[in-house]
Amino acid sequence: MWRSSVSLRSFGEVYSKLSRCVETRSMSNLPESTVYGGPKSKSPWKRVTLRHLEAKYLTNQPITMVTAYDYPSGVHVDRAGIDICLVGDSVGMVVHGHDTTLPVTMDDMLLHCKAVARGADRPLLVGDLPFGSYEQSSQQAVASATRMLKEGGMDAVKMEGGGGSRVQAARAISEAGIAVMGHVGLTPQAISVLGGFRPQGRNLDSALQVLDHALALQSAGCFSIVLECVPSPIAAAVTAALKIPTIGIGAGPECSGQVLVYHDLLGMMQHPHYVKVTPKFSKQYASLGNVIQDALSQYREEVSSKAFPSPVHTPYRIDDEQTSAFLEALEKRGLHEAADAAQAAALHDVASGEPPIKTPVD
Ligand SMILES: Nc1nc(=O)c2c([nH]1)NC[C@@H]1CN(c3ccc(C(=O)N[C@@H](CCC(=O)O)C(=O)O)cc3)CN21
Ligand SMILES: CC(C)C(=O)C(=O)O
Ligand SMILES: [Mg+2]
Repeated sequence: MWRSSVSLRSFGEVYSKLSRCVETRSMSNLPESTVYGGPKSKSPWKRVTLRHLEAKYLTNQPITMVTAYDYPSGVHVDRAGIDICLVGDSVGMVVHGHDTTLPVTMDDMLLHCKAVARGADRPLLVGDLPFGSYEQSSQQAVASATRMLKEGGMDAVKMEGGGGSRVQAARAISEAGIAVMGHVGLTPQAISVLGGFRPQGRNLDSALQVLDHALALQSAGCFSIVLECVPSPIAAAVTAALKIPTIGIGAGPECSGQVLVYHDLLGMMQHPHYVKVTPKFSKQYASLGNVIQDALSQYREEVSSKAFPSPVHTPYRIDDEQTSAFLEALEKRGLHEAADAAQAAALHDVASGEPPIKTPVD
């Protein structure tokens, strides 16, 4: 009952059309070992393509996606074997401290996309089109999507909403040869009309709208659709009705895949600002916020008490001969206090028992 042969074929059509550009960009014409196995490769695996996602979807294996914003998180997401790394416009709230995603610009996004692309070699990279970068016209949408790939190093883009003009924009992007992911349910860029980060699809009209928008985006050529903050039965129905994978966030277990924000799943949010913007559906797989806070407090205490830096973290040495010459030079210049301080530090080095490191004198 999972998929009819008709839906398999349709899905394959969408993919064969869209996957070409992704595979060409990521694999190039070089031998695989050059691209993936070289000394610079951060990952032993190949890059995930739309074909890999298709294979997972068709065999009912959940697709994994994480929102990340920078080089180190890109490296971690890559090494964890996550399928898709989304550079999300949630960066505006999580990293830049805004209350909504609205202030995020195309230039903000491109900076973060470039950083993630340097860190994550393996996952499919999806760039979130920010508010204001695709609503005016299909031309604007294609231009912004093109920048995401050309400048940001992304493999695909994501855009919010499934109303008439959004569907047109999605179609234009897809027809331009750019893989596009849809996003329905709670679409944070529409907070002005939604009146808050409220769950969607909780009455008949709203539920049918979520379904209709998802179907329209599928027809427009989207390769996948994010379902955000909708009741599980609605997400299950949309997932069953579509021939492309749904990626859920606060949408229950019936979606074809799941996405969470890196900082949310790592429990990095300790400040009241973060508590306010951390959704209740996100599971914390670690409490990095506590770890970070404890480490910073310990550092502050050790600097205050002079426990840091100890000899092990004071690696640069000057040998006895050079020290004597330096002390003499200081005395000659009348810098007696400076000479005393240098001598005391040199004796302290010796007393620490750490062997002096021989470094070439410059
Ligand atoms: N850190 C973070 N994680 C996210 O998942 C995320 C962002 N930021 N920013 C962009 C959007 C906004 N998201 C959110 C943010 C808050 C709620 C939330 O707390 N909703 C409440 C209702 C709040 C209200 O009614 O105003 C809820 O009960 O679900 C949900 C999704 C999801 N996205
Ligand atoms: C939550 C995901 C789907 C997103 O759009 C973002 O991180 O910006
Ligand atoms: Mg987003």
